[in-house]
Amino acid sequence: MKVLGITTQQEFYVGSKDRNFRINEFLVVEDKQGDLIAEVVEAQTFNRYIPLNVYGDFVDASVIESMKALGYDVDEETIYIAKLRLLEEALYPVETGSDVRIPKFSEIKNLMLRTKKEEGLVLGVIRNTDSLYDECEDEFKDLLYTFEERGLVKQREIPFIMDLKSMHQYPHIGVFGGSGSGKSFGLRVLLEELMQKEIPTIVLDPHYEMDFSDCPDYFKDEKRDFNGSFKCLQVGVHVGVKFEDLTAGDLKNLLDASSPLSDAMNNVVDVLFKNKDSYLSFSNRLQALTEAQEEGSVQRIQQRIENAKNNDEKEAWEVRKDLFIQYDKTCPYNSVKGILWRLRRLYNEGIFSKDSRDIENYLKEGFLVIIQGSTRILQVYSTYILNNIYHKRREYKDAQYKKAAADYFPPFIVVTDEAHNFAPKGYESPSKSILKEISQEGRKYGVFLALATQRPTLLDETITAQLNTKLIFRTVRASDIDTIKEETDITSEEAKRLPYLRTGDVFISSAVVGRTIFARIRAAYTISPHTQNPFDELKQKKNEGDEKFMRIISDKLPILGTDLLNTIIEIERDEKITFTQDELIQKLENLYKNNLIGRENTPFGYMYTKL
Ligand SMILES: Nc1ncnc2c1ncn2[C@@H]1O[C@H](COP(=O)(O)OP(=O)(O)OP(=O)(O)O)[C@@H](O)[C@H]1O
Repeated sequence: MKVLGITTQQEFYVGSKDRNFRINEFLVVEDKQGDLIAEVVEAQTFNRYIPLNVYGDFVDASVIESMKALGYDVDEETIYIAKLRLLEEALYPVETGSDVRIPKFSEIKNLMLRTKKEEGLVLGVIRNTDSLYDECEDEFKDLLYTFEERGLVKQREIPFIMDLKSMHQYPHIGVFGGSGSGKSFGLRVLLEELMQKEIPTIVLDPHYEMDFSDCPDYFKDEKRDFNGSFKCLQVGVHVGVKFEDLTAGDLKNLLDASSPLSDAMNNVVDVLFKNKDSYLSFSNRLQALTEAQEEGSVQRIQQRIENAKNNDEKEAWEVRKDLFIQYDKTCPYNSVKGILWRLRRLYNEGIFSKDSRDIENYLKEGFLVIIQGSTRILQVYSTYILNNIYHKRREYKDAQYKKAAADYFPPFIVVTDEAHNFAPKGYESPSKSILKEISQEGRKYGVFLALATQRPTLLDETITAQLNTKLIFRTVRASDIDTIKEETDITSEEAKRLPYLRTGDVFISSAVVGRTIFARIRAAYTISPHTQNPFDELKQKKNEGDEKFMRIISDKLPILGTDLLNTIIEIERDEKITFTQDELIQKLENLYKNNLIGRENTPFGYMYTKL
């Protein structure tokens, strides 16, 4: 392999007669300046049956000239050509004609493996490093499997181990990729690694897919048990908000996340919400004020007091009168109604029926805590819970700094898929303010983000800019590719490859490494609960239905199509299931179509029989 053509301090071409090049592989140039490490960014093959000028824009004339000068027979031989980029800029342009060789593992170890497996997250393998695998130290071998078209494959490339400790310096991870690109799978692998390291993590899971109980078929023999490391908690069922603990600020956030608040509504909460209010005391106060406002004046309320049928009613109207006098001027009727409507909506969603103690306790134990609920509920709840736990961690760290006493709260990672729903670009949302705060200041307190989205273009740009490590899966949409190009250090050659990446292959652009690594995510040890193909599911359900019906009618066969009434009565008596005649015929026809029963033509119509 030799350097060809006109070279620069960063880029040059290399040719070979017998070795094909692979994108992203590392090579060493034995230059006069010393050995220089470079990465293949483009690879091409020429052979004499293909006219060279087809590739005119790839290899310029100087390359072809120097190939000839170096003894390559351009017209007769197959020639492999690669464009290489140096990992570190050289002092002088690389010498044309220099020899190029495959590196030894020791030469590039520091570029690829910056951390021990015990201290990092083993996310996958660095692609095209199989030639180095044999030389690699044992501690980096046999750590994982990848899942390829032909099934599970043992590791035979260098592992990609994400340095966890470097998050302190380069916090926050972004995971981008279109539908079906392997983004959720990648997130799952990341979470499995965090569980193994017992890093407290809170996951917002709007798809109910982050469950780690099931093992995929390909790992039945090497099952890893994550039970005891994660907890799924549904908002309104297992966790919620203890109303009595809310401050006016918390409550405004919650109500605003439920449906945006006007300035007047914010004011209503400030004026009417009292410290230690319960849901009932607060909502009763709002209700009483609106009822008073519906009367419209103190005189009319006074009339109500005088006409009251009993003492209770009288007292209730007296309370309303006091509220009216105190608050009518500052709290417009429509705004009070608006707050009441939002409050009841949250109540009906069950948010106030539980508290958030479990989340805090599990995080303190180093669990992965998965908060499940619809996107809307999670938008509301995450605002509350993230504010709450982030500030607990902050208070602890600040107190430590001031040498004051404070309850311990551990560092933690916040993970969410569909992050653009929680931190949208272009408009404010309550969950966005807390995510923005964490993205900008979380590092100081040991609170980190891992945000995944199909649409990086729709994610708040201040937050995107803070994501120091980005995992970029297949992306087809041009606007998203543009955003990725702006926000990462991927090269234009890599950007061009984005729409064609295989599912599970990923560019990892990391501020720690200072360049982009091409990797494949390892096979996950667990499987999402939604992985069954919907068409298999339909078939399975149908089979189950057919089997059940077969059991019901098998001892009633033969059945005459014109005399179904007796069969229906019998089924009703034995099974407590009622069919109409049409339903029964339909079901029998189905069984006949699927060759489970026979059908004979008789003078009295069809007769369904055993096979
Ligand atoms: N690294 C991988 N190795 C093997 N198979 C993978 C890998 N990543 C993903 N897959 C397979 O590809 C399919 C799609 O992946 P995944 O669900 O992660 O896509 P996605 O990008 O999250 O899409 P969406 O955003 O629509 O959820 C999955 O069924 C998964 O089994």
